[in-house]
Amino acid sequence: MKINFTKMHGCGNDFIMIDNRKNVLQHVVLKSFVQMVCRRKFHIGANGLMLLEDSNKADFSMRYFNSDGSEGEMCGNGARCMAKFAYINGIVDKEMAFETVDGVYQATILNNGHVQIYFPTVFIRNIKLAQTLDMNGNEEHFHYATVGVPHTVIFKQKIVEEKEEAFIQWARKIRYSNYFPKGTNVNIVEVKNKSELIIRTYERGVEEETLACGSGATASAIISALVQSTTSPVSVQTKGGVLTIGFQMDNEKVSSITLSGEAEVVFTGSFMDK
Ligand SMILES: N[C@H](CCC[C@H](N)C(=O)O)C(=O)O
Repeated sequence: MKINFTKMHGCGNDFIMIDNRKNVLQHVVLKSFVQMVCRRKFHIGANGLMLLEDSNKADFSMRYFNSDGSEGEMCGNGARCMAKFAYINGIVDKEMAFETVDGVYQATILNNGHVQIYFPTVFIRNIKLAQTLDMNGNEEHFHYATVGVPHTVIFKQKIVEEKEEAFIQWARKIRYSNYFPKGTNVNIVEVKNKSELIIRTYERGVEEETLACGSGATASAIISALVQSTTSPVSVQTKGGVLTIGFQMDNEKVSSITLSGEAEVVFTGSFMDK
C-alpha cells in the first residue's frame, strides 16, 4: 500500500505527517509502524509521527506518537507543524481548533509563516517548585509542571558546554526515577536575562536529546517566571532555533499561554508499506 507523507520540523524537532482521514493506516500495527518510519538511516527518520484525523469536536484531530511508538498526550512543536500541514493542504483557514489527547487546542498561522498555538491555563497549585531528588546520594533540585506532557525543569549556570552523551546519561536517571510514575521530559535551563532563556531537552519517548521541545520551552518559561522573575514574552533559544512564549500570570494561574516559532515543510514523499 502506498502511503503519502510530509516531513516537517519546528526548530529541528522533526515529524512525519500523515493525513489519515481516509484510514490509510488501518492495516498497520501503529506502534511498530511508527518505530519503523521514525528510524533514521533505515527509513524516513523523525522524532515523532503525527496523524491528522477527522474530529466531531474541532476542525480536525491530531494524534502524536514518539519515535519509540508511544502515544504522547500533546506535542507543542508537533502541533505547530500539524497546524501548518492542515493549512497548506486546504483543510483549515489560518485560525483553527484541533482535538488532541489533552483536549481541544487552537492555532494561528501568523503573517510571517510562523505558527502559534495556545495552551490551556496552568494552575500554579499544580506546579511543583523546589523539589529534591536523591540520585544515589547526589541531590538534584528541580521544578515540575504538566504542560500538555510532564516536564521537569532544572536551572544551570551554563548549559551549552555540557556534552550530549553526559547530558543524556544524567537526564535518563531523572526520566526513569521512581518519582515520576509516568516518566518525564527533562529540561535544563540557563536564564540569560529577564526575557531570554537557553534550554536543552531530553525527551521521554524519543529517549534522546532533541533539538527543540515546544512544551518544554513553555514549561521552562512558566517556571522561570515563578522562580527567576522572568517576564512575558520570553524568547527561548533551543539547539534548533528560537521559540517565543507569551503568558499572563496572577497568584493562582498562568493563562493566555502562547507558543510560536517556525514550522517548516522539508519534503513530501511516499513509500510502499510492505
Ligand atoms: N517535542 C514535543 C514534546 C513531546 C512530548 C513527548 N516527548 C512525551 O513526553 O510524550 C514538544 O514540542 O512539545
